[in-house]
Amino acid sequence: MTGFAKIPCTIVTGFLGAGKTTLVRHVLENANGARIAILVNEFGDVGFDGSFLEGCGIEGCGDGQVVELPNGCICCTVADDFLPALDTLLSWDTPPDHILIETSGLALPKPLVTAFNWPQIKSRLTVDGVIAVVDGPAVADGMFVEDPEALKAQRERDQSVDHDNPLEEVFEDQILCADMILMNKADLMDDAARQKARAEIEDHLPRAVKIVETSHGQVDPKLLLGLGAAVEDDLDQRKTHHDGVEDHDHDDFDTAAMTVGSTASPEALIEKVMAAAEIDGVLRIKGFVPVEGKPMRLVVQGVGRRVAHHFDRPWKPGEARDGRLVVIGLKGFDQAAVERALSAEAALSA
Ligand SMILES: Nc1nc2c(ncn2[C@@H]2O[C@H](COP(=O)(O)OP(=O)(O)OP(=O)(O)O)[C@@H](O)[C@H]2O)c(=O)[nH]1
Repeated sequence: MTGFAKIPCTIVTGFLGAGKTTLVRHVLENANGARIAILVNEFGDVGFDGSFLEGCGIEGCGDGQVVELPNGCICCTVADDFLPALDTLLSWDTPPDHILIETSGLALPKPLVTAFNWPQIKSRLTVDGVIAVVDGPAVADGMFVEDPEALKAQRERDQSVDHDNPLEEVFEDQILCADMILMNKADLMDDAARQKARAEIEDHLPRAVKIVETSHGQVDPKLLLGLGAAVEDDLDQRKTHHDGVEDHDHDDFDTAAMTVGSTASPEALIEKVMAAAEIDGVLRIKGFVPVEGKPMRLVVQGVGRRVAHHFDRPWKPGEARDGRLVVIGLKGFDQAAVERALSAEAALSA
Protein backbone atom coordinates (compact mmCIF):
# COMPACT_ATOMS: atom_id res chain seq x y z
CA MET A 1 0.00 0.00 0.00
CA THR A 2 1.38 3.45 -0.86
CA GLY A 3 1.36 6.28 1.63
CA PHE A 4 -1.48 7.88 -0.32
CA ALA A 5 -3.84 4.93 -0.64
CA LYS A 6 -6.91 5.03 1.52
CA ILE A 7 -7.14 2.32 4.14
CA PRO A 8 -10.13 0.08 3.42
CA CYS A 9 -12.67 -0.41 6.19
CA THR A 10 -15.25 -3.16 6.26
CA ILE A 11 -18.34 -2.61 8.36
CA VAL A 12 -19.82 -5.76 9.87
CA THR A 13 -23.41 -5.17 10.79
CA GLY A 14 -26.21 -7.53 11.80
CA PHE A 15 -28.84 -7.97 14.46
CA LEU A 16 -28.16 -8.97 18.07
CA GLY A 17 -26.54 -12.38 18.26
CA ALA A 18 -26.44 -12.99 14.49
CA GLY A 19 -22.78 -14.01 14.63
CA LYS A 20 -20.78 -10.81 14.00
CA THR A 21 -18.09 -11.45 16.62
CA THR A 22 -17.81 -15.06 15.48
CA LEU A 23 -17.23 -13.83 11.92
CA VAL A 24 -14.69 -11.20 12.94
CA ARG A 25 -12.82 -13.82 14.91
CA HIS A 26 -12.80 -16.14 11.93
CA VAL A 27 -11.43 -13.37 9.70
CA LEU A 28 -8.67 -12.64 12.24
CA GLU A 29 -7.77 -16.30 12.45
CA ASN A 30 -7.46 -16.48 8.67
CA ALA A 31 -5.85 -13.11 8.01
CA ASN A 32 -2.73 -14.67 6.42
CA GLY A 33 -0.46 -12.06 7.89
CA ALA A 34 -2.52 -9.01 6.93
CA ARG A 35 -2.54 -6.36 9.66
CA ILE A 36 -6.22 -6.15 10.46
CA ALA A 37 -7.38 -3.75 13.15
CA ILE A 38 -10.74 -4.22 14.82
CA LEU A 39 -13.10 -1.59 16.14
CA VAL A 40 -15.83 -3.21 18.14
CA ASN A 41 -18.90 -1.44 19.45
CA GLU A 42 -21.54 -2.85 21.72
CA PHE A 43 -24.33 -2.02 24.08
CA GLY A 44 -23.76 -2.37 27.81
CA ASP A 45 -20.51 -1.87 29.66
CA VAL A 46 -19.51 -5.50 29.88
CA GLY A 47 -16.93 -5.23 27.09
CA PHE A 48 -17.85 -8.72 26.03
CA ASP A 49 -17.05 -8.78 22.33
CA GLY A 50 -13.72 -6.99 22.68
CA SER A 51 -12.73 -9.30 25.48
CA PHE A 52 -13.80 -12.31 23.45
CA LEU A 53 -11.69 -11.15 20.52
CA GLU A 54 -8.70 -10.19 22.68
CA GLY A 55 -8.93 -13.62 24.28
CA CYS A 56 -8.80 -15.27 20.86
CA GLY A 57 -5.32 -16.69 21.37
CA ILE A 58 -4.39 -15.86 17.77
CA GLU A 59 -0.67 -15.31 17.43
CA GLY A 60 0.21 -11.63 17.21
CA CYS A 61 -3.35 -10.59 17.96
CA GLY A 62 -4.32 -8.45 20.88
CA ASP A 63 -1.69 -5.74 21.32
CA GLY A 64 -4.03 -2.83 20.81
CA GLN A 65 -5.35 -4.46 17.67
CA VAL A 66 -8.84 -4.56 19.11
CA VAL A 67 -10.27 -1.19 20.09
CA GLU A 68 -13.51 -1.26 22.04
CA LEU A 69 -16.23 1.35 21.81
CA PRO A 70 -18.53 0.21 24.58
CA ASN A 71 -20.75 3.25 25.03
CA GLY A 72 -23.97 2.32 23.39
CA CYS A 73 -24.17 2.79 19.70
CA ILE A 74 -21.43 3.69 17.27
CA CYS A 75 -23.94 5.28 14.90
CA CYS A 76 -24.88 7.81 17.60
CA THR A 77 -21.41 8.59 18.92
CA VAL A 78 -19.45 8.97 15.71
CA ALA A 79 -17.77 12.25 16.64
CA ASP A 80 -17.10 11.47 20.28
CA ASP A 81 -15.88 7.91 20.11
CA PHE A 82 -15.40 6.73 16.56
CA LEU A 83 -13.14 9.49 15.24
CA PRO A 84 -10.68 9.36 18.17
CA ALA A 85 -10.57 5.55 17.87
CA LEU A 86 -9.76 5.82 14.18
CA ASP A 87 -7.07 8.40 14.93
CA THR A 88 -5.51 5.92 17.35
CA LEU A 89 -5.39 3.23 14.68
CA LEU A 90 -4.02 5.61 12.05
CA SER A 91 -1.27 6.78 14.38
CA TRP A 92 0.33 3.34 14.48
CA ASP A 93 3.92 3.34 13.18
CA THR A 94 2.74 0.94 10.50
CA PRO A 95 -0.95 1.63 9.94
CA PRO A 96 -3.28 -1.34 9.54
CA ASP A 97 -3.84 -2.86 6.09
CA HIS A 98 -7.54 -3.13 6.76
CA ILE A 99 -9.93 -2.02 9.48
CA LEU A 100 -12.90 -4.17 10.46
CA ILE A 101 -15.66 -2.36 12.29
CA GLU A 102 -18.09 -4.55 14.19
CA THR A 103 -21.14 -2.50 15.07
CA SER A 104 -23.51 -3.27 17.89
CA GLY A 105 -26.49 -5.42 16.99
CA LEU A 106 -28.79 -2.41 17.20
CA ALA A 107 -26.65 0.02 15.21
CA LEU A 108 -27.76 1.39 11.89
CA PRO A 109 -24.86 1.23 9.45
CA LYS A 110 -25.82 4.14 7.23
CA PRO A 111 -25.05 6.98 9.69
CA LEU A 112 -21.70 5.35 10.26
CA VAL A 113 -20.94 5.17 6.53
CA THR A 114 -22.05 8.79 6.20
CA ALA A 115 -19.32 9.78 8.63
CA PHE A 116 -16.77 8.53 6.09
CA ASN A 117 -17.62 11.59 4.02
CA TRP A 118 -16.33 13.89 6.72
CA PRO A 119 -13.17 15.54 5.33
CA GLN A 120 -10.89 14.29 8.10
CA ILE A 121 -11.93 10.69 7.35
CA LYS A 122 -12.53 10.80 3.61
CA SER A 123 -8.95 11.66 2.78
CA ARG A 124 -7.60 8.66 4.66
CA LEU A 125 -10.20 5.90 4.70
CA THR A 126 -12.82 4.32 2.48
CA VAL A 127 -15.65 1.90 3.24
CA ASP A 128 -14.61 -1.18 1.30
CA GLY A 129 -17.91 -2.88 1.98
CA VAL A 130 -20.77 -3.39 4.39
CA ILE A 131 -21.33 -7.01 5.39
CA ALA A 132 -24.65 -7.83 7.03
CA VAL A 133 -24.67 -10.98 9.13
CA VAL A 134 -28.14 -12.44 9.42
CA ASP A 135 -29.36 -15.03 11.92
CA GLY A 136 -30.90 -17.43 9.39
CA PRO A 137 -33.01 -19.47 11.82
CA ALA A 138 -34.37 -16.28 13.44
CA VAL A 139 -35.40 -14.97 10.01
CA ALA A 140 -37.00 -18.31 9.13
CA ASP A 141 -38.87 -18.20 12.47
CA GLY A 142 -40.39 -14.87 11.46
CA MET A 143 -38.60 -12.75 14.05
CA PHE A 144 -38.36 -9.78 11.70
CA VAL A 145 -41.80 -9.80 10.19
CA GLU A 146 -44.81 -7.96 11.50
CA ASP A 147 -46.30 -9.81 14.43
CA PRO A 148 -49.61 -8.30 15.54
CA GLU A 149 -49.53 -10.16 18.86
CA ALA A 150 -46.04 -8.96 19.71
CA LEU A 151 -46.96 -5.40 18.75
CA LYS A 152 -50.04 -5.54 20.96
CA ALA A 153 -47.99 -6.86 23.89
CA GLN A 154 -45.42 -4.14 23.35
CA ARG A 155 -48.08 -1.43 23.24
CA GLU A 156 -49.49 -2.78 26.52
CA ARG A 157 -46.06 -2.27 28.05
CA ASP A 158 -45.56 1.13 26.49
CA GLN A 159 -48.31 3.25 25.01
CA SER A 160 -45.86 5.40 23.06
CA VAL A 161 -44.77 2.56 20.78
CA ASP A 162 -45.61 3.67 17.27
CA HIS A 163 -43.53 1.38 15.08
CA ASP A 164 -44.77 -1.73 13.47
CA ASN A 165 -41.97 -4.03 14.43
CA PRO A 166 -38.82 -2.35 15.78
CA LEU A 167 -36.85 -5.52 15.10
CA GLU A 168 -37.90 -5.46 11.47
CA GLU A 169 -36.88 -1.83 11.16
CA VAL A 170 -33.35 -2.40 12.47
CA PHE A 171 -32.99 -5.61 10.45
CA GLU A 172 -34.07 -3.83 7.27
CA ASP A 173 -31.83 -0.83 7.81
CA GLN A 174 -28.92 -3.21 8.22
CA ILE A 175 -29.50 -5.32 5.12
CA LEU A 176 -30.54 -2.35 2.99
CA CYS A 177 -27.07 -0.90 3.45
CA ALA A 178 -25.24 -4.16 2.72
CA ASP A 179 -22.91 -5.13 -0.13
CA MET A 180 -23.07 -8.76 0.92
CA ILE A 181 -25.33 -10.69 3.24
CA LEU A 182 -24.11 -13.67 5.19
CA MET A 183 -27.04 -15.90 6.05
CA ASN A 184 -25.41 -17.40 9.11
CA LYS A 185 -26.26 -20.37 11.34
CA ALA A 186 -26.92 -22.49 8.26
CA ASP A 187 -26.02 -25.50 10.43
CA LEU A 188 -29.25 -24.93 12.37
CA MET A 189 -31.50 -24.88 9.31
CA ASP A 190 -32.96 -27.57 7.11
CA ASP A 191 -33.59 -26.94 3.42
CA ALA A 192 -37.08 -25.59 3.99
CA ALA A 193 -35.88 -23.11 6.62
CA ARG A 194 -33.01 -22.04 4.35
CA GLN A 195 -35.38 -21.33 1.49
CA LYS A 196 -37.79 -19.49 3.75
CA ALA A 197 -35.05 -17.33 5.24
CA ARG A 198 -33.57 -16.56 1.83
CA ALA A 199 -36.96 -15.61 0.43
CA GLU A 200 -37.65 -13.41 3.45
CA ILE A 201 -34.33 -11.59 3.07
CA GLU A 202 -34.87 -11.11 -0.67
CA ASP A 203 -38.31 -9.77 0.08
CA HIS A 204 -36.76 -6.90 2.00
CA LEU A 205 -34.18 -6.06 -0.67
CA PRO A 206 -34.98 -3.68 -3.52
CA ARG A 207 -31.61 -4.36 -5.21
CA ALA A 208 -29.57 -7.46 -5.90
CA VAL A 209 -27.22 -8.27 -3.06
CA LYS A 210 -25.28 -11.51 -2.87
CA ILE A 211 -26.50 -13.81 -0.10
CA VAL A 212 -23.91 -16.32 1.13
CA GLU A 213 -24.83 -19.12 3.52
CA THR A 214 -22.39 -19.59 6.38
CA SER A 215 -22.02 -21.61 9.55
CA HIS A 216 -20.10 -19.98 12.38
CA GLY A 217 -19.08 -17.19 9.99
CA GLN A 218 -16.79 -19.56 8.14
CA VAL A 219 -16.21 -17.87 4.86
CA ASP A 220 -12.97 -17.10 3.05
CA PRO A 221 -11.96 -13.58 4.14
CA LYS A 222 -11.00 -12.91 0.51
CA LEU A 223 -14.68 -12.97 -0.30
CA LEU A 224 -15.43 -10.26 2.25
CA LEU A 225 -12.40 -7.99 2.14
CA GLY A 226 -11.40 -6.06 -0.93
CA LEU A 227 -14.89 -5.46 -2.35
CA GLY A 228 -13.79 -1.92 -3.25
CA ALA A 229 -17.34 -0.65 -3.01
CA ALA A 230 -16.47 2.90 -1.78
CA VAL A 231 -19.81 2.79 -0.01
CA GLU A 232 -19.51 6.40 1.18
CA ASP A 233 -19.94 7.47 -2.47
CA ASP A 234 -22.89 5.18 -3.05
CA LEU A 235 -25.28 6.07 -0.25
CA ASP A 236 -28.08 7.21 -2.56
CA GLN A 237 -28.50 3.61 -3.71
CA ARG A 238 -29.14 2.47 -0.15
CA LYS A 239 -32.48 3.77 1.02
CA THR A 240 -33.23 3.09 4.68
CA HIS A 241 -35.94 3.93 7.23
CA HIS A 242 -33.91 6.73 8.75
CA ASP A 243 -32.98 8.64 5.60
CA GLY A 244 -33.27 12.38 6.17
CA VAL A 245 -33.52 11.90 9.92
CA GLU A 246 -30.78 13.92 11.58
CA ASP A 247 -30.91 12.11 14.87
CA HIS A 248 -32.26 8.72 15.70
CA ASP A 249 -32.40 6.98 19.02
CA HIS A 250 -32.69 3.46 20.26
CA ASP A 251 -35.78 4.03 22.33
CA ASP A 252 -37.26 0.76 21.20
CA PHE A 253 -34.69 -1.17 23.23
CA ASP A 254 -33.42 -1.34 26.80
CA THR A 255 -30.12 -2.66 28.11
CA ALA A 256 -29.33 -3.79 31.66
CA ALA A 257 -25.93 -4.82 33.00
CA MET A 258 -25.90 -7.21 35.90
CA THR A 259 -23.19 -8.33 38.27
CA VAL A 260 -23.25 -12.04 38.79
CA GLY A 261 -21.96 -14.13 41.66
CA SER A 262 -20.24 -17.43 41.08
CA THR A 263 -22.37 -20.37 40.06
CA ALA A 264 -22.12 -23.88 41.47
CA SER A 265 -22.17 -25.37 37.99
CA PRO A 266 -22.62 -24.19 34.39
CA GLU A 267 -25.88 -26.17 34.19
CA ALA A 268 -27.36 -24.32 37.18
CA LEU A 269 -26.66 -20.97 35.57
CA ILE A 270 -27.80 -22.00 32.10
CA GLU A 271 -31.14 -23.09 33.50
CA LYS A 272 -31.68 -19.64 34.99
CA VAL A 273 -30.48 -17.87 31.86
CA MET A 274 -32.93 -19.94 29.81
CA ALA A 275 -35.72 -18.92 32.18
CA ALA A 276 -34.68 -15.26 31.83
CA ALA A 277 -34.55 -15.62 28.03
CA GLU A 278 -38.20 -16.75 28.06
CA ILE A 279 -39.33 -13.44 29.56
CA ASP A 280 -41.31 -11.36 27.12
CA GLY A 281 -39.15 -8.91 25.16
CA VAL A 282 -35.75 -10.33 26.16
CA LEU A 283 -33.56 -10.61 23.05
CA ARG A 284 -29.97 -11.17 24.12
CA ILE A 285 -28.10 -12.23 27.27
CA LYS A 286 -24.33 -12.55 27.27
CA GLY A 287 -21.38 -12.28 29.59
CA PHE A 288 -18.89 -14.06 31.81
CA VAL A 289 -19.49 -15.92 35.06
CA PRO A 290 -17.13 -17.58 37.55
CA VAL A 291 -17.82 -21.21 38.41
CA GLU A 292 -16.96 -22.39 41.91
CA GLY A 293 -13.76 -24.39 41.99
CA LYS A 294 -12.98 -23.76 38.31
CA PRO A 295 -9.99 -21.72 37.16
CA MET A 296 -11.64 -20.88 33.81
CA ARG A 297 -14.14 -18.15 32.95
CA LEU A 298 -17.56 -19.37 31.80
CA VAL A 299 -18.91 -17.56 28.74
CA VAL A 300 -22.70 -17.48 28.50
CA GLN A 301 -24.39 -16.65 25.19
CA GLY A 302 -28.16 -16.35 24.95
CA VAL A 303 -29.72 -15.46 21.60
CA GLY A 304 -33.48 -15.64 21.80
CA ARG A 305 -34.20 -18.95 23.46
CA ARG A 306 -30.89 -20.57 22.48
CA VAL A 307 -28.31 -20.49 25.25
CA ALA A 308 -24.76 -21.65 24.67
CA HIS A 309 -21.82 -21.72 27.05
CA HIS A 310 -18.15 -22.57 27.09
CA PHE A 311 -15.06 -21.89 29.17
CA ASP A 312 -12.88 -19.40 27.31
CA ARG A 313 -9.79 -18.65 29.41
CA PRO A 314 -8.45 -18.82 32.96
CA TRP A 315 -9.14 -15.85 35.21
CA LYS A 316 -5.95 -13.81 35.25
CA PRO A 317 -3.91 -13.49 38.45
CA GLY A 318 -5.25 -10.53 40.41
CA GLU A 319 -8.31 -10.22 38.14
CA ALA A 320 -11.54 -9.80 40.09
CA ARG A 321 -13.62 -12.93 39.55
CA ASP A 322 -16.70 -10.86 38.90
CA GLY A 323 -19.36 -12.22 36.63
CA ARG A 324 -21.09 -9.72 34.37
CA LEU A 325 -24.11 -10.26 32.19
CA VAL A 326 -25.65 -7.80 29.77
CA VAL A 327 -29.32 -8.22 28.94
CA ILE A 328 -30.82 -6.46 25.91
CA GLY A 329 -34.51 -6.42 25.17
CA LEU A 330 -37.42 -4.52 23.77
CA LYS A 331 -38.14 -1.29 25.59
CA GLY A 332 -39.91 -1.90 28.88
CA PHE A 333 -38.92 -5.56 29.19
CA ASP A 334 -39.38 -6.64 32.77
CA GLN A 335 -35.91 -6.21 34.23
CA ALA A 336 -37.10 -7.14 37.71
CA ALA A 337 -38.43 -10.42 36.35
CA VAL A 338 -35.11 -11.08 34.65
CA GLU A 339 -33.40 -10.33 37.94
CA ARG A 340 -35.71 -12.74 39.72
CA ALA A 341 -35.07 -15.44 37.13
CA LEU A 342 -31.37 -15.06 37.70
CA SER A 343 -31.82 -14.23 41.37
CA ALA A 344 -29.71 -16.88 43.02
CA GLU A 345 -26.95 -15.95 40.63
CA ALA A 346 -27.27 -12.26 39.90
CA ALA A 347 -28.10 -8.84 41.30
CA LEU A 348 -28.98 -5.84 39.13
CA SER A 349 -26.24 -3.27 39.19
CA ALA A 350 -27.27 -0.89 36.44
N1 LIG B 1 -25.03 -22.97 15.73
C1 LIG B 1 -24.45 -21.81 15.39
N2 LIG B 1 -24.16 -20.90 16.34
C2 LIG B 1 -23.55 -19.76 15.98
C3 LIG B 1 -23.22 -19.48 14.63
N3 LIG B 1 -22.63 -18.25 14.57
C4 LIG B 1 -22.59 -17.79 15.84
N4 LIG B 1 -23.15 -18.69 16.70
C5 LIG B 1 -23.35 -18.55 18.14
O1 LIG B 1 -24.31 -17.52 18.35
C6 LIG B 1 -23.99 -16.80 19.53
C7 LIG B 1 -23.84 -15.30 19.17
O2 LIG B 1 -22.72 -15.16 18.32
P1 LIG B 1 -21.90 -13.78 18.27
O3 LIG B 1 -20.84 -13.96 17.24
O4 LIG B 1 -21.49 -13.34 19.62
O5 LIG B 1 -23.03 -12.81 17.74
P2 LIG B 1 -22.97 -11.22 17.60
O6 LIG B 1 -23.72 -10.86 16.39
O7 LIG B 1 -21.56 -10.73 17.68
O8 LIG B 1 -23.75 -10.78 18.92
P3 LIG B 1 -24.00 -9.26 19.48
O9 LIG B 1 -22.65 -8.58 19.44
O10 LIG B 1 -24.50 -9.46 20.87
O11 LIG B 1 -25.00 -8.62 18.60
C8 LIG B 1 -22.72 -17.43 20.09
O12 LIG B 1 -23.10 -18.41 21.04
C9 LIG B 1 -22.10 -18.09 18.86
O13 LIG B 1 -21.28 -19.18 19.20
C10 LIG B 1 -23.56 -20.46 13.63
O14 LIG B 1 -23.35 -20.30 12.43
N5 LIG B 1 -24.17 -21.59 14.08
